[in-house]
Amino acid sequence: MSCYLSCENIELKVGFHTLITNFSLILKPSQSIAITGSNGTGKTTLLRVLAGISKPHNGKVIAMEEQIYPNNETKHEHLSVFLSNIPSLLLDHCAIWNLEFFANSFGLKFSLEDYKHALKKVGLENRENQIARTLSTGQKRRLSLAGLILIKPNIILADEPTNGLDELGSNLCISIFEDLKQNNSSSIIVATHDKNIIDWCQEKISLENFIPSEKKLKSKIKVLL
Ligand SMILES: Nc1ncnc2c1ncn2[C@@H]1O[C@H](COP(=O)(O)OP(=O)(O)OP(=O)(O)O)[C@@H](O)[C@H]1O
Repeated sequence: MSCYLSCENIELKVGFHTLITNFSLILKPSQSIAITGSNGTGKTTLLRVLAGISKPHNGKVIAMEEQIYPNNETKHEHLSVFLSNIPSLLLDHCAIWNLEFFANSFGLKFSLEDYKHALKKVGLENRENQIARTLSTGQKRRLSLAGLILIKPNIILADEPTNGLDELGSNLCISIFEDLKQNNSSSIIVATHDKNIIDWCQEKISLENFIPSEKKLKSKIKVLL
């Protein structure tokens, strides 16, 4: 498959307010793309559209050759993971239970040793039975990264994946992405402000370039006033 994910002429609106227009991209196997832009430009909104969670105002989204918008007919048989900017965990359950639940939601099962191995890789060894609520912010983030090690998704849509991580954690996140890219042909789109991860991405796309020109003009006028 030469293309994992593509979108054409995406227009994003919040109410009557247009965030971006005419946004298109093609994500090939083993490719990494950083989506950048200042606060509120629409990075999270765009990732949610590419993940098939939200609908764009206009445009077309195709993932693994299945059109997911418009006329969503996808069976979601491919492995696509959306890492939200706040790790989505079942907070009243332990680390290993969270991984098991995550794997099951993709129809996958692993051995106890596999779960332990993934936790060790993210520095959470001996925390298998710790309740997710009691993990620190960075440890919660590491737990969601352990899920990627197990699932090995085709497409990873990561919203600020290094938020809350220390320098070692940020490097760990990049090395997990790199490993999946090299050994599983995974493709990654990251919405981020983290220079480290932006530098690692092969391609950088700034959403500032897709803000409608009349909106840019208005914000310039506001600054002048
Ligand atoms: N459900 C919603 N209701 C109202 N406004 C919304 C909603 N979702 C997003 N927005 C608005 O849409 C704009 C884009 O939000 P989004 O979270 O996509 O920005 P972002 O580029 O990811 O920002 P940041 O860098 O701060 O994470 C913001 O102005 C936000 O307030």
